[in-house]
Amino acid sequence: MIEIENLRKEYRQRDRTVVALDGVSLTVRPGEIFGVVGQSGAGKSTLIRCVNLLERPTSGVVRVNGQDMTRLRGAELRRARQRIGMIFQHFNLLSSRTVAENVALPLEVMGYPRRERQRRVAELLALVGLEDRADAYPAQLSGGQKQRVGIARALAAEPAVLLSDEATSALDPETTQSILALLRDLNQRLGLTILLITHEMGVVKEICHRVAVLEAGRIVESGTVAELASRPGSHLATTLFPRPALNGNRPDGLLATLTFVGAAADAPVMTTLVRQFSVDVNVLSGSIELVQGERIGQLQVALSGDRIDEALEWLRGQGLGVEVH
Ligand SMILES: Nc1ncnc2c1ncn2[C@@H]1O[C@H](COP(=O)(O)OP(=O)(O)OP(=O)(O)O)[C@@H](O)[C@H]1O
Repeated sequence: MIEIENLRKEYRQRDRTVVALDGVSLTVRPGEIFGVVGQSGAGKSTLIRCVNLLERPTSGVVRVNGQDMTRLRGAELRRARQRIGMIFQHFNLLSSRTVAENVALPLEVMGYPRRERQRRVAELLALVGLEDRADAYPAQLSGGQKQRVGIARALAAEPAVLLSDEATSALDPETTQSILALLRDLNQRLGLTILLITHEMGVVKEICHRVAVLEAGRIVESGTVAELASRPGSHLATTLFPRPALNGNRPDGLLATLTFVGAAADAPVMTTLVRQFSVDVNVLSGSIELVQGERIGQLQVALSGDRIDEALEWLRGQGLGVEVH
């Protein structure tokens, strides 16, 4: 569990102050995968680095499993950090150490006896599917394998939470899928709580239970992917589910995007629209996607008739997202 309250981070430079985080509050629930997205410079790295105090917040509170990280210093902070795993875009492996030795590093720092270390490293390498590469050096591994080593190392001390800093940004799409599948599996099997930052929308769709959008140091939207998909005016929704272009042909009638989530996707709403409200429906485009087991459908339609307002109200009442353009 990660609780962030009113977090502010200023970087003081000689002649100016940069406000990287400006009152950020969010909670990552136990066992949840929470994504933070935002453009370059939005403050994502600063946010994640404030959770394990790699950056000290200017003000605000960061609690990890109930412990206020901002109050800790020295040995106490080091101990608390051991309960927080972190993985990085460029893996941050030591090139002079083998895979097994890289994974063993946090255990050495924590003073685990040799035998215990070996047992735990073998367990971790099996967990990430690298049992047969224990003696390889990082230079002999693919990007995906390097990230698996990074994940094994991050989990060495059995952390309660994992921070992921653009962990798939340097990987090709297929490898990205396999790393995301591994993270999802670890989340489910170990109940691992994950806070990840990314600029890749595919990552959000693939594994995040909830997501927040960071813009100039502030959270401007947050919710589940399904909630955001059907929220009119959501910028994230239009990025996650791009509306097809109409190629300059604006059809007659009222142009609207209808979003169906889960059970709403099964209801015969179009038929009702025509029969009950005498509304003509011209379907311009449509798509349906499976996002984390839930169907999210979108229809772009042009509606005409005298009772459109009533029909739109009825659609909203059926749980559809209705965005009029
Ligand atoms: N050490 C630093 N000193 C001064 N300013 C900094 C420092 N680190 C970050 N910043 C500034 O803080 C703001 C947020 O940066 P941050 O790296 O957190 O954003 P980001 O969303 O992670 O971007 P990117 O994806 O490009 O890394 C930016 O304006 C950046 O220039």
